[in-house]
Amino acid sequence: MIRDTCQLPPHHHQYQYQYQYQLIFTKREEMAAVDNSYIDIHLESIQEENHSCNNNNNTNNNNSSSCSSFSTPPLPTARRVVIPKVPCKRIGNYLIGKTIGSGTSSKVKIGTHVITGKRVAVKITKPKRVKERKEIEREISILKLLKHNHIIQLFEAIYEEDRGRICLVLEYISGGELFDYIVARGRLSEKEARKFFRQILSGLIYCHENMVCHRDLKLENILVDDEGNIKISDFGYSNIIRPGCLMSTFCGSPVYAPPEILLEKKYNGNEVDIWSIGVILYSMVTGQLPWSLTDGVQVEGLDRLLKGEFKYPSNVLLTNEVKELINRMIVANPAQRIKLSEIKNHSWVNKGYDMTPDDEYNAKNQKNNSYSNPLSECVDENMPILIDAAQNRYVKVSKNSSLYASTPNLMPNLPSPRGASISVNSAPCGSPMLSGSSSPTLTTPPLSPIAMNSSTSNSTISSPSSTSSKISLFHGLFKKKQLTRLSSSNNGADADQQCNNCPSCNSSTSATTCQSSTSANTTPGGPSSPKGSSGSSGASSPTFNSSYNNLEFNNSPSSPSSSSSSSSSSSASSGNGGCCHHQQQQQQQQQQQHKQQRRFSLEDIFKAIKGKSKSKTEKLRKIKGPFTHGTTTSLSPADIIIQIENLLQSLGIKYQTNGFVFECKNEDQNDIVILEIEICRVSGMDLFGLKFRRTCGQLNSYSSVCKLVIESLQL
Ligand SMILES: Nc1ncnc2c1ncn2[C@@H]1O[C@H](COP(=O)(O)OP(=O)(O)OP(=O)(O)O)[C@@H](O)[C@H]1O
Repeated sequence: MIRDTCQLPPHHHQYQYQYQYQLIFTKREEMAAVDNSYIDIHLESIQEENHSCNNNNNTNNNNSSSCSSFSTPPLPTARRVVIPKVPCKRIGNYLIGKTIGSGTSSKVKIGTHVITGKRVAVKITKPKRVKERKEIEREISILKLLKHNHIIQLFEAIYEEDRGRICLVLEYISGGELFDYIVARGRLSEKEARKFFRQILSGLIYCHENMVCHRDLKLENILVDDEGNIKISDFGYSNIIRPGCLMSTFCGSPVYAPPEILLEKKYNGNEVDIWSIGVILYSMVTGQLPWSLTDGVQVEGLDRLLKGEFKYPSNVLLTNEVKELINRMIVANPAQRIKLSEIKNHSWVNKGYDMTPDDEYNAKNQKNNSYSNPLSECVDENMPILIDAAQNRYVKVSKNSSLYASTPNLMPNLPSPRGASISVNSAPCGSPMLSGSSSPTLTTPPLSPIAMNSSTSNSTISSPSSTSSKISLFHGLFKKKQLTRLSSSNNGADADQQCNNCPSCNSSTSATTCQSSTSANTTPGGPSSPKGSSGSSGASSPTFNSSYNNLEFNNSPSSPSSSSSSSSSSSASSGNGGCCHHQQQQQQQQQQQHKQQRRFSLEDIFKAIKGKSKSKTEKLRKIKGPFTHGTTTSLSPADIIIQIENLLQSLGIKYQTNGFVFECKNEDQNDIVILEIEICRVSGMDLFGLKFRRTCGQLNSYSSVCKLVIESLQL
């Protein structure tokens, strides 16, 4: 109405105008996110502007009544009064509102651009260690490289020097995580799963074609927008693929990570992603995960995971086609795992579609081959995110900045994607990807044309706001701690790619990239019949733990179901806005806490599975037994340690020590055994004994390893 009746304001007022529009129609709870002083200033100027607009019209048309009758209704001054006085923070040009998500290393908050009113998600991290900072640098660099409708877009990265925070300004996805989406529905129909899977595939094909692997694909990192389209997010563990180089960083989430990662082998990032999307597809169509990580020690699950064995719940009717596809993705041997090119041509993927996912995407977007940044009017799309080489810090560079023009000491993290190419040999595999001149320069393959506004689906998906009623019908079988994150102290390390020929790959630095990871400690339990078989989901499948309020996940602030409820509660609260706002904030915090409980560091997993703290293992435990002749000795613990170390090394058994505990992994053609050998004091005697404990592996393989160790030790 404003625009129809009044002369458009001069161009330089346009943003302000849009923002006014936004403000007027924004829900109060959203307004609460906006700096009050700012609102006041703008509301004043809106009125002034409308006033002047009316005057202009009056002057021009000499018809005061026509314009005034169509003029913008006077702004409800009461609105200004009821806006809760909430202190609002600002980062760069964004006013920071409520928290919409959090990860192991970050908080994600809603942001509002001060000029356009555009909503963004601001991922705030405060890296404490160089490694963490490198990880974020990598995420920034790779996200800058990727422009695809099914991949989250990075608009800006801001370094707050004084607070040591790095803030990623991302496209805001209001629909929440795919995890919540599935939980709210129990499971997805194959048709809907296919639509999502095709979108994931098209994003992933694009990544892999551009030499980027994600390495942390999981339901929480797949977001669903309000039109029911997929956005792949969280590229914190992504990396550039260098042909011929394998990676070694221990990262990802245990239930989505393939055996090669859990066994700390060198791996190919593309193959890892394929396993993970296999787990994602399984979860979409069954409503559960193929394996679970529980509080207790359920070694059977890890055993089966390592062999790529899982089962389908008997109460879920699935087509053979989808099972066949999943069975080919979740394959323990990465070399035998289906390739992305085969997946995209698979009959299940293309059922009901004329083209493969990537072809369909490209066809839809070829008309408009420029990817438009929704914030391009206020953010310079080409604005480089620079690292000051001298000081090794981020510099936010605006167009006006002198740095923008002359950057002798600054180098862009990665070149811009279009026309860019990867020069594989430009940097040794073991060198930090994002540092200095070793940044890869791109050569292949070209990026496909992309358009911003291509909605990929006609099917209507009720946004989670309309699913709140369904939540009560929740049948999801997700359980607390199923979705966990493996993050070794070296996760996402830069130097995690190694090749045989590269000298730096053979250096001790790169060889240590995964040393601290302890895959043996992840112990998923769960279904135990062979892959492809069908079994009762009741007993062995992960079941919903009623003591843990899973439903609250669905009412998380990031899901629209909550936004509708919170908006209604906020309107009800107009009388005592401040108080209700406080309650709302508390609720949101609680919801975030619940959500946060789905994420665990490796240390958490270690503690949960091993059921003991570090201090326990650092002390020599006193144990009654039973001990045999072969497992007791009068040697001192220090001498026993030396003997055990020498023996394990000579037998080729991998191990790491944790106090008086040796965590060992023995791999042969038939089986992988993970076991612990603990040195203890024999209670009531001046003797020391060895305790053996099986963590993973078949009993007979475990027994032979124990026998071998005991016989060879000759205590
Ligand atoms: N662009 C976005 N729009 C809306 N919500 C988002 C966005 N980005 C992230 N979130 C929410 O915040 C959560 C945490 O974000 P993200 O996964 O990127 O953080 P993280 O610290 O890397 O997490 P982790 O490493 O534990 O997986 C997401 O799971 C999602 O719920």
